[in-house]
Amino acid sequence: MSESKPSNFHIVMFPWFAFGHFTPFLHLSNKLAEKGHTITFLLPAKAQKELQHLNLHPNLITLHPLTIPHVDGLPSGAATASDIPLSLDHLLVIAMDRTRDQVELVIKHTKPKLVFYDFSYWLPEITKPLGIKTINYSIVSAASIALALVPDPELQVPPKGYPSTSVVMRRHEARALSFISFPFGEGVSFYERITTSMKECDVISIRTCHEIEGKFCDYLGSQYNKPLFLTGPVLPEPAKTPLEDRWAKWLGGFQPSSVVYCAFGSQNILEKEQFQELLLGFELTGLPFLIALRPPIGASTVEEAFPEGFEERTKGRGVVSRGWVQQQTILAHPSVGCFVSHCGFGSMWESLMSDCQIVLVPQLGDQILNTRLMAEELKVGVEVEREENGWFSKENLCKAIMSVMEKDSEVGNLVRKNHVKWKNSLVNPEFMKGYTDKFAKDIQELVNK
Ligand SMILES: O=c1ccn([C@@H]2O[C@H](COP(=O)(O)OP(=O)(O)O[C@H]3OC[C@@H](O)[C@H](O)[C@H]3O)[C@@H](O)[C@H]2O)c(=O)[nH]1
Repeated sequence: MSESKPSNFHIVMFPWFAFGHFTPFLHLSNKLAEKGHTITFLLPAKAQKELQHLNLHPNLITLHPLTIPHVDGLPSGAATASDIPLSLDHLLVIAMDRTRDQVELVIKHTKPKLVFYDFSYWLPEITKPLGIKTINYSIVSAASIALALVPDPELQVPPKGYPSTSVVMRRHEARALSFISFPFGEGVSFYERITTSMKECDVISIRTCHEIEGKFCDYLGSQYNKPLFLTGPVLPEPAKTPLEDRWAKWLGGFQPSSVVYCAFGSQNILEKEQFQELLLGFELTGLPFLIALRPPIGASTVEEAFPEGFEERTKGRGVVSRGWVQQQTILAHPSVGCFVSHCGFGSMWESLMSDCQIVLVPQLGDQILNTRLMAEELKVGVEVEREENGWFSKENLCKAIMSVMEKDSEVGNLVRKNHVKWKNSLVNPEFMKGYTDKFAKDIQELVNK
C-alpha cells in the first residue's frame, strides 16, 4: 500500500434525489470540508434553497444545481422524492439517469479525485476512464443491505451466511422487500441498480459503526469482496437554532420526561384508518403527546382526518403538528420522555443519541430491520405488535408506550439501561472524531493508490 500523504483534494457528491439522502451526504461533506477538502455537491436546482442552511462551509462546498429533465408520468416540475408519492420514484430515477451528461461535464470540468454516489449505477463508467475513484455511500443500515442486496442471483431471505437470526423479516413481512425486483429506471430493477452500484465502485461506505453493525459490515465486505469504509452515524451537532417558540412554550408546560413525541420521517403517509387508530392509541395512554405526521392518504390537513371528538377530548395534553418540526431539538427537550418512531435510519441514530424511551412502528423495508436491530439485538426499545396484515391497534400502541413509560416497568428499566450505555458511547466526542479521522485517512490512501 502506498504511503499516505495528507493533502486536500476535490470531491464530487451525487446522492439520490431525496432529502433522506441529500442530508446525510451533506453532513458527510461538512466533515470532509473540515479536513480541508473541496466539494461539488450535485442536486436538483429546486433542492438547493432548502439545503443551503446545512452547508456549514460554503467556501469549500459548492451546491451545484442540475436541470431535471421532464419524464412522462411525473408531475411537471417534480425534482425530488418529496414532490411525488413513493409509487412514482421509478420515474424520478429515470430523470436522474438522464442527468448523466450534466454530471459527466461537471466531473470533467472539476477533476475530482473521488466521487461519492448511491443510486447512479452508471457513474463508474464515467470515472473509470478518467482514473477517478468512486465510493458507493449507503445511508441505510448495513443489516438491510446485507439481508436483501448481496450479489447472489438466487435471492433468498435471509441469504446464505447472513449473520443474524433476529435482525430478519418475519414471514408475512417478506413482501415488504418485493419492491427490489420491480423496475427502477429504464431496463433495470432496484436490485440490479444497487448491486451494480456496489459491484462497480472502488469502495463501499456505510453511514454506520462497527460497534452496532460490525457483523453485517463484515458479511457485506466478504460478499462484495471489497473494502468497507464506515463513516459512523455522521449526525450534526445538536441544532444551535432555538426551538420554535410555540413548541418551547407548549412543552415547557409539562413535567420532565412526560411527553411522548411521534414522527415517521419525511416520506411515510398513513392510510386514514391507521392514522386515526394511532391518534386513538395516544389518547388511550392518558399521557401528553406531540405528533408530527403528514396528513393521511386522501386528506389535505391532519385536522380533517381527526377521529370524532378527538381534539376536544385531548385538548391541553395532546397536539398534532400541522407541519415539519425540529425533531432533534424536540428530542433534546427536558419534557420529552418517549419517541414513537418509524425507525428510519436517521431517526434511529437520533433516538439512540437522545434520552427518550424508544417505541418503534416501522413502515417500510429497511425500517423493519432497523427496528429488529434496536428491539431484538440492542434491546434499547420496544416494537409495537402488528397483525399479519400489517395493521396495528390502538391497544397495542398504547401497551408499547406504557411498557416503557410506566414507573418501575421491568421492560422500561431494561431498555433504559441498555439505551444509556449506547448513548454514552455514541455522544462521546472522541467516538465520532475517531470515525471521521479514520475515514479521512482511508480516503486519502484510496486516492493515493
Ligand atoms: O417533522 C419532522 C420529521 C422528520 N424530521 C427529520 O427528518 C429526518 C428523517 O429521516 P429518517 O432517516 O428517519 O427517515 P425518512 O423516512 O425520511 O428516510 C428515508 O431514508 C432513510 C431510510 O432508513 C428510510 O427508510 C427512508 O424512508 C430525521 O433526521 C428527522 O430528524 C424532522 O426534523 N422533522
